Amino acid sequence: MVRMLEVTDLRKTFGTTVALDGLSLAVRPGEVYGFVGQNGAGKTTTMRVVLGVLSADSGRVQWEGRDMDPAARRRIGYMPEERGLYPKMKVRDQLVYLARLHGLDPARAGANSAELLDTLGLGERADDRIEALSLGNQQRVQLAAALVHEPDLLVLDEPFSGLDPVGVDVLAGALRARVDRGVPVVFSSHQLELVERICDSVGIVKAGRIVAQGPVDELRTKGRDRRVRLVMDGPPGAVTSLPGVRQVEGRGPALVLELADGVDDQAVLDTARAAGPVREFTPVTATLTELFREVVAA
Ligand SMILES: Nc1ncnc2c1ncn2[C@@H]1O[C@H](COP(=O)(O)OP(=O)(O)OP(=O)(O)O)[C@@H](O)[C@H]1O
Repeated sequence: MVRMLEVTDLRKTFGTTVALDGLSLAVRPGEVYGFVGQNGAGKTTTMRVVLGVLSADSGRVQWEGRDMDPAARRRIGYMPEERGLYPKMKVRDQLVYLARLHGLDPARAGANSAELLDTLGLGERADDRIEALSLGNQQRVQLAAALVHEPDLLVLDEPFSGLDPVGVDVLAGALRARVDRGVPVVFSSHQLELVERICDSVGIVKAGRIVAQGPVDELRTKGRDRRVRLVMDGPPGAVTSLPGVRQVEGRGPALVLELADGVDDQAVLDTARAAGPVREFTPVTATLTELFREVVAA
């Protein structure tokens, strides 16, 4: 059975607001999928539909090739946008309680809670009430709550918001450990550098539909594979005068060139080297932030 989450053609309206307008995505085993989009684009609504806390007007949510049912949903580790811990409860008790609620026996619930508190740097706070923790530490407990029952799938709504850089690394490490065991992870975020760093795939959502999706590296190079950055000591005219080569950016020794179809980049490099030493010759890729601006503004 392939542990894969597939969401197909989801539609959801709230009154006259179209929240989801034919949204489809797939999250594969061993994959961290970053779900990004402007405020109100439809990320939380999608996650709520996956979790079954909200029903879509139409569309499908499938897990392991079958329609998601209540039993499958119990196997999801969910971190909702509205954080849902009991403020007066002690950290460890809260985790054990949630693990028990998902059917774990007391010993396993206790062991999982202890291990997670340790991994997430909360060992010392186990007997504190949740309300006594800082916001970032409450966030860590939230994540522990999503993980404590050994879920098969993780769906996390902005799990990184409010975390300091160390917290980000701790959380990223905890997610990667699950992913390496084959658990698919989907999370939403507005922190694009972070998404770019830790995700295998991203989906950019705009007005309720996915406008760009795929492996991060592929998206970053898409449509740009004919651009190279060249830093040369020789006169730039040696290459910019070549047929099919156009300078699109840069001045002085650092240039960005666009190569027409059929132009061999290695021949361009040879020409540059014939004119003098070449310090850099690399394909130009976009950052996720640049790509985001492009597709969201389009
Ligand atoms: N319960 C609701 N009632 C009415 N409108 C809603 C409801 N939930 C969401 N919406 C609307 O649906 C759209 C999508 O909202 P959603 O919360 O899914 O966006 P989001 O991508 O998660 O945004 P953010 O990044 O701000 O969290 C928005 O226009 C929002 O106002």
